[in-house]
Amino acid sequence: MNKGGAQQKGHSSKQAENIVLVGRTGNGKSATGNSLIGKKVFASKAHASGVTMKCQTHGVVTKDGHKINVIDTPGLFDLSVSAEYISKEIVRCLTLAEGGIHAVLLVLSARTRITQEEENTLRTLQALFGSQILDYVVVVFTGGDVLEECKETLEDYLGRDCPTFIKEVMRMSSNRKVVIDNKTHDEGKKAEQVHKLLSLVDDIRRSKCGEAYTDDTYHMIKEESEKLRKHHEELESKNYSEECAAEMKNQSLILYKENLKQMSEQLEKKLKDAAEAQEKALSKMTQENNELNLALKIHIPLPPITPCNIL
Ligand SMILES: Nc1nc2c(ncn2[C@@H]2O[C@H](COP(=O)(O)OP(=O)(O)OP(=O)(O)O)[C@@H](O)[C@H]2O)c(=O)[nH]1
Repeated sequence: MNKGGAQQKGHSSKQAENIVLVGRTGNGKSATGNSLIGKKVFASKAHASGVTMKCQTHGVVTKDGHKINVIDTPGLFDLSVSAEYISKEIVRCLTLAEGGIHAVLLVLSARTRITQEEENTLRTLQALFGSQILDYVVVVFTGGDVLEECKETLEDYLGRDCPTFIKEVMRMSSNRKVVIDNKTHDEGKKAEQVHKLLSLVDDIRRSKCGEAYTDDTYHMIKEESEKLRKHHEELESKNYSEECAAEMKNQSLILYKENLKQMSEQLEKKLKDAAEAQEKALSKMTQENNELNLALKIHIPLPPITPCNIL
């Protein structure tokens, strides 16, 4: 897969901006999508397992004139879901993102601790789309109300509980972060939050000169869809019998689906490789921790700490 930038196409300011919500199940992706749209269009509920099972999209023109298309995703990068399912949904998500991806909202929750799953989300996002996807990331912390109740700021929360990978993401995504309270009924606060979030999306557009994120999979999907559209148009322009045209359309649809299936199989392989690499890294870390604990228990002198063995 091409790592993003090189094949990007520009997008006109009239085109809707595709904003994709990613993150662990229950972090508040759908609730954030609803805040952006300004009404409840995505199902958002407290639930042990995922509420959103398929990528869904809704478009709106916001009060300050942003034409946006919000794509809500299931816990896509949660590796407990099968790689086959995730890759199919990614292909669907890219099919929905007409013109490419203009922003990725990495949704975290300030109501809970940042977990290993969040790191998985991020690593998988990078493995699939390349590190360039971080140029399009805004980190969104839901649960602004809970922080307020505890009289805490985001900086307090992050100061207490910010794993290195989150610091790394923020650095690589130009520190675009925002807190959102999806529970508020205060209309002024709602508008201000959306405005703040979309101004970060604007920052991305400016820094990328209006170019959306696209990659090889995206372009292949577009090519296939275009081929299908042209073929159907051609059939309509010819004088085939209704039955014959329907049969031919059906054949090209089958071929289109088959080609998309191949693309999702390629993504599936990438996902599996990424999951394997993550598992290896995790088990290495666990083993090192166990060795360290054992050494401390039986008082084996540890090697002196030098800059080399820290690294
Ligand atoms: N207090 C508080 N709760 C929130 C906020 N945002 C979301 N929630 C709650 O968090 C729970 C999960 O929210 P969802 O929007 O369904 O989360 P999701 O990430 O879309 O979850 P899936 O659809 O399962 O992937 C719901 O009970 C929301 O009401 C927030 O800003 N503050």
